Amino acid sequence: MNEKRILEELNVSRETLARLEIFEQVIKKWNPKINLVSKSSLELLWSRHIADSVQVFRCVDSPDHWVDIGSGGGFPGLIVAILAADEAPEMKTTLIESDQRKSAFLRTAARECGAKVTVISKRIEKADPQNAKVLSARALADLALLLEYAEQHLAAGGTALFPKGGSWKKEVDNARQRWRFDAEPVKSLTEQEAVILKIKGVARV
Ligand SMILES: C[S@@+](CC[C@H](N)C(=O)[O-])C[C@H]1O[C@@H](n2cnc3c(N)ncnc32)[C@H](O)[C@@H]1O
Repeated sequence: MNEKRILEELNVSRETLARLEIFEQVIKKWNPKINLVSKSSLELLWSRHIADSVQVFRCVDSPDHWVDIGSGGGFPGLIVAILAADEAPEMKTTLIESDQRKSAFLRTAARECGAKVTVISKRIEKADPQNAKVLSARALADLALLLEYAEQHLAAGGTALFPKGGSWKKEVDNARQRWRFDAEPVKSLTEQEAVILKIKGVARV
């Protein structure tokens, strides 16, 4: 139960908490079959994965279209859609995940939690440009490759949100060899040294 305490800090409503508890049941049912998160981190589902995703949602005002790429077990994209069900019901959420079984999980979990999502079961590079106002990706690729995905799927004037670990500065420096962008590091509440990179104005050098 203490595991959930961090969600109080993140202002999660009772209704959203009830939806997240359904998500917990669904991921625990599917995980042994398709390995959505490591067995050890499943024990820390609330602090390690859910709170980590909620703080990404809290980084921006809700846009009209949020796109999460490489969503896997739904972090942060499906958690974003669950929060939006109560906090931003007009927001459209799209998840891009190439693995068919994970896509099936994402559709099922969204339905059971009462969250509205469109799941595109394709490789990010092959999906039609999404014109996202907000684009997120967690544990997917290094920043230079994420910026290529942003070039393809982020609307002009949109914001990319990429949670990154302690080596984020090195990734930013490397990416600047090929890309121009503004990056604001937002300190993570769930992990020391980690940040959520809030990126705008992506253009090739
Ligand atoms: C390491 S997992 C991270 C999942 C989730 N974002 C998280 O933080 O737990 C990366 C996910 O991205 C998907 N993926 C990797 N490359 C992809 C691509 N090019 N197009 C679509 N999905 C991709 C994988 O199938 C996998 O589910």
